[in-house]
Amino acid sequence: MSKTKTIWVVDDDRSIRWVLERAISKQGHDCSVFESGEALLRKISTQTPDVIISDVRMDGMGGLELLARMQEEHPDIPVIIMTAHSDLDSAVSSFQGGAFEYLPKPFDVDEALALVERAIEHRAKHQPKEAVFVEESPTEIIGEAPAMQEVFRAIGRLSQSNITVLINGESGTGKELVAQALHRHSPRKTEPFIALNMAAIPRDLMESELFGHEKGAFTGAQNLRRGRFEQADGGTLFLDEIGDMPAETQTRLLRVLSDSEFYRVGGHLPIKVDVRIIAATHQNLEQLVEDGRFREDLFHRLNVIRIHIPKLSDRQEDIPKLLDFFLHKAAKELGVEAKTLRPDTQSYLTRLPWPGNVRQLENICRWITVMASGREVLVNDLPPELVEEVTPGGGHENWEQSLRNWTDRELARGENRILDLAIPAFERVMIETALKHTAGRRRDAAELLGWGRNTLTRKIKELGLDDGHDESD
Ligand SMILES: Nc1ncnc2c1ncn2[C@@H]1O[C@H](COP(=O)(O)OP(=O)(O)OP(=O)(O)O)[C@@H](O)[C@H]1O
Repeated sequence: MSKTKTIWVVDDDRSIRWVLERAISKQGHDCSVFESGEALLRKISTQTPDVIISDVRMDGMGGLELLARMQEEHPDIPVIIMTAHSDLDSAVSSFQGGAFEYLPKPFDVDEALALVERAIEHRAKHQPKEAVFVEESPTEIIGEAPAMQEVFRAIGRLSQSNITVLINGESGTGKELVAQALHRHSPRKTEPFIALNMAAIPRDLMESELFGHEKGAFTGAQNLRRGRFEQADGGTLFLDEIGDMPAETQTRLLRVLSDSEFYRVGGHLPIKVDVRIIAATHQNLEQLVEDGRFREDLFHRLNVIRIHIPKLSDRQEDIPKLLDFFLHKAAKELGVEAKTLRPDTQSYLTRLPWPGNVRQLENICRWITVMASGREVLVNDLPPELVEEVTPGGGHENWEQSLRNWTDRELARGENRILDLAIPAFERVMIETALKHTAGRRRDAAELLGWGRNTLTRKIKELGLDDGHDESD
């Protein structure tokens, strides 16, 4: 561990001050705590710490204001800003204000200590950052899951740059939302953000869509048309499903990226543009490159910074918040009172696989808002496809999982003594299937099942499976 350093903690919450002071002192550092930014500033006139940790929201001077003061007066002291989870705006503002890192609350003490150590190391080779403040209306991206916090961090780190970004994630995970946030927190935020989905444009119209065309360039081109590149000039062009871009368009795109100029379809004058590209795909671009379906040079050009958005089922902890958010949104849109989920309904929904990710969840919330009869939503009120999704008919399903889901549903419906239902059903399935395999011969079926012949006969009677035929008798 490094030599003793002086760490200052500012938070108006006594328990946070206590926890951090204890942990930091235990780590061998000298820790002082302050109830307010003002108190810290009074002390700093006589003494300087090595690292400051400050809460973002406090009575009086807030963490960002303190950060700005520190940037002005002591830009070499790393400041860690503690924010509420999901507060993208504060996260981004702290980076823009020159914070060393931000620490979403509630945090793990070890995580906080690791950050402190990193800040100490950083200080040794510190170069001050510029303090820039941008007033922003918050982009509502819900995400408390660690992987989403990583996404927020990336947005914050990239907020002062024009760098090309490649976003990876399944359909409906929020790629466009993240692209918008990148734009909104960039120096280009007052310029246009143009989104275009490669998969949605017919191949033969793609070039003209992107680059525009001159009047008369082809049949039907009655007027000059400015393409998306021109429309996005000065701003950001979001190219969704980039993996679906045809080869010839890839070549043209590559040229624009290297020369910052292009020709309209049928045009002879080069057009200069300044466009930041954010590309997204649900496909594995490396694989497409390997298969010869995506240009390798274009791939490298786009793949400068990569942001991965996890699929929804990999961030289950965010599902309750998303459900609540979209139920309120749908209610507002439809002018009705928001539905609430019964706890078991919420936990049922949380465990679904959500192949359509956040978009599917949003649609389901709309469905529920319109279709569920009561104010409180029960599992039975959910759309049938959600139930089917969990127990897909036929195929090689995981029957234990199906059984789990069945049990969940029965219990959610308020059933009890469910083994009385489940065990006979289980035995019936086993017996009927074994009999099918032996063409109805009970002796052989008993063997397959591992029962004695008499046991099988008794079970068949009890379960009412007896059809009077047994070829082995
Ligand atoms: N974390 C989130 N918080 C709030 N809303 C979200 C979140 N993620 C996605 N959404 C919403 O879900 C919907 C789908 O998101 P988006 O269009 O960004 O997904 P996508 O990954 O670009 O999908 P596709 O690849 O199919 O175009 C949008 O309405 C978006 O606002």
